[in-house]
Formats: sequence, structure tokens, C-alpha cells
Amino acid sequence: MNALSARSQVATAHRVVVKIGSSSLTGPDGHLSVPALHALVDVIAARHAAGGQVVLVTSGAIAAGIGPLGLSARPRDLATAQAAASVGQGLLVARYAQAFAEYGIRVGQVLLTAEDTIRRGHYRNAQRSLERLLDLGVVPVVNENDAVATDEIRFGDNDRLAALVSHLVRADVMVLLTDVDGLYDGPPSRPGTQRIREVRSPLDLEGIEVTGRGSSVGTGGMLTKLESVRIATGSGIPVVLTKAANAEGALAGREVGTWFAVTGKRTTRRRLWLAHAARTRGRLELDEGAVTAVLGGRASLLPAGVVGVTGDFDAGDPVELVAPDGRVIARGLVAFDSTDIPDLLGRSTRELRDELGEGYDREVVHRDDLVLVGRRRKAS
Ligand SMILES: Nc1ncnc2c1ncn2[C@@H]1O[C@H](COP(=O)(O)OP(=O)(O)O)[C@@H](O)[C@H]1O
Ligand SMILES: N[C@@H](CCC(=O)OP(=O)(O)O)C(=O)O
Repeated sequence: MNALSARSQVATAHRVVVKIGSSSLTGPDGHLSVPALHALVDVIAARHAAGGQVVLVTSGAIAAGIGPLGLSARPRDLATAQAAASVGQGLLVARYAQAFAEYGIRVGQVLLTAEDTIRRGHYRNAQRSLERLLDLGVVPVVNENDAVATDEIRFGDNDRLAALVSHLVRADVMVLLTDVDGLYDGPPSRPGTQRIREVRSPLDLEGIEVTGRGSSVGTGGMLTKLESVRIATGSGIPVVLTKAANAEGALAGREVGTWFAVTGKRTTRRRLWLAHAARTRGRLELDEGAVTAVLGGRASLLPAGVVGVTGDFDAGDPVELVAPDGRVIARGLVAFDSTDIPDLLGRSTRELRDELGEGYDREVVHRDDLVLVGRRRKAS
């Protein structure tokens, strides 16, 4: 498919997730910009009127709380940020409700935590309520539940949340709106850097300098956006990344921003969780042979290929699989407790069966419980 016909998918997509970042919803004073919010609502309402379904993932709660709390700037400590989000979220949704009401459209607030997008019970609930809202012609307005999300498991940015929501509602496309008109081949503030029009595979990202430093109000910079893109495209959902002012063009399938083609097929919730959201409890160090086998795909990790173990985990916990050069190559659900593994290191399954008995001759990580992890970019 060429870039033109690929982009036309956006114009005809039935279900779209649109994510807008804090940087596009705030004025120079760091407060919520109501005109910016209205401009987005105009575009989404037009799509809605044309019969499309839109889920809006919106940041801006913290920004909306700054003024009412009399704060001078965006708070950086978690507790105050949570308080600002708590005050601001109600005001943010009220603004959206008001703006959409001008078009006769209702909105439904959905606040999610990381857990809600991955744990089976929570996931099903979120899925069901989003589906029903869409069936009823409502625009779901989603944000992270900042007031209760704890530091270790919160997303902090809404980029990855948007990708998981896209997966949850089986979106046809995801549109990420930010304050730059696309992905650049280096920090856009650096003279001479250029917008990348299309990314067809992770190889196209080689050599591109991306930082985790965003605007003064955003969180995660381009780094979390590329993580989000990786989750979405890797599970069959193409992405357009552009500035909020280009929202209309992006939804019309015009050649704005950066187009990220799909790189993988839709995947199961469990594998998505393992790859992108699970908190690992330990590490298994692999020898080169095991790395080759695992990276080749469809191979389980056998005890013979494990040379070291760190962490304190139980059988069934998520762990990282690490190559001799320290690269994390995969994540998987381990089949043994961490205390059992030292006795298995480097030994063949046959030896283990003969010596330790049935049950010790199994894989350390079964191939069905294993996902390869793309190269992660480091924040600079
Ligand atoms: N290679 C790059 N291309 C584009 N933007 C980049 C790049 N590297 C870093 N950035 C920064 O990422 C910022 C957007 O991230 P962020 O402020 O978190 O936005 P948002 O609030 O929309 O989530 C941009 O302002 C830009 O300075
Ligand atoms: N949930 C937070 C979003 C935090 C944030 O900065 O996200 P983003 O602008 O998408 O990087 C809020 O509503 O303020």
C-alpha cells in the first residue's frame, strides 16, 4: 500500500482514537486554553456528524487545576499534581461537555489507571462501558485517573494510555496530537532538523534522536509517543502524529505530520500486557545460543540457556530475558520460583529430569508466555 492510500484509511476509518497532549491544550501561562479545546471539539464533532466514532484521550487535568488552586506553575511533586488533576479534571470535562453540547453531542468521562487497561476484570469493564458509550453516540472523554494512580504504576503521560485504549476499543487508527507537527529527525528546536513524513518499520527510526524532554507542560516528550506508536502499530493500528492545529487534516487523511504504518497484527491482551505494561520481578541472563533461539521466534527458553538470575519472584511472574551484552530481548512469564533457578542453570532438561525428577524438565519460559521486546530508546 502506498503512503497515499494508507493515509486514506484515516478518512474512512470508522473508529478513531484521538489523543491530545497538555502542550496543545495550554496557553503560555500554563493554564488550560479554552479556544484550543474548542478547536479540537469542532473537528471531532464534524467527524461524529459524518457517522464516525471517536474516543478522545485528553490530558489537561493538571493544567486546568493550576489556576483554581492559585499555583504559579505546573506542580512537579506527585501529591500536588494529583490534587491539581483532581480539581482540574472536573473543570476539563465540564468544558468538553459544554463545547460538545453546542453540537448536540454528549460526552462520558472515563478515568482509567494502567491496571484498568490490562487486568482481565478491569479490562472487560472498561471495554464494555466504552462500547456502550460509543453505541449510544456518546464521545468518551478518557484520561488517566491521576488522583489515585500510584507513582510506580501510573503512566504519567497519556501517550501509552491512548495506545492501550486504541487496542481496547479496536480502533481503526490512532491520532496523536501534540505541539510539534510531526516526528523530526532530531529535537525540532535544533536548526536543520526535518519532519519525517512516514515511518514504515522500526528500522526507519534508526539514527533518529528522540528525547524524553517535552514541552514545559507535557510529560514524556517524543519518547513516550514513540512507545505509544510502537504499541499501536505493533498490534495492527496505524498512527498519525501531528500538531493539534492539523487535527482536521489528519482526520481527513491529508499528508500532515508523520504516518506510522502497522508493523504487526492484532495481539492478545495478555501479550500486550507482557510486552508493554507488566512490571517485571526479575531477570534471567541468557547465553548467546539462547538469545539466538529466542530471537528466532517460536522457541521456548530452556534451562540450558540460562546463565544467571536476579530478583525475587514466584513461578508465573513476569521477568526480563537479558542478552550477554545487557540488552533486554524479551519478557516472559517464568515457570519456576527464583529460588529454584540456580539449580537449573546451564543444565539440559534430560539431566534435570534424571537428577531432580519429573517437573524439572520443563521450559523456564514457555514460548506462548514470551514476547520479544523492541529496542528501547533511552531518555537523554
Ligand atoms: N525527534 C523529535 N521530534 C519531534 N519532537 C521531539 C523530538 N524529540 C523531542 N521532541 C519534543 O517532544 C515534545 C512533545 O512532547 P510533550 O511535551 O510530552 O507533548 P504532549 O503534551 O503533547 O504529550 C515536543 O515539544 C518536542 O520538543
Ligand atoms: N493525566 C495528566 C496528563 C499528564 C501529561 O502531561 O500528559 P501529556 O501531555 O499527554 O504528556 C493530565 O491530565 O494533566
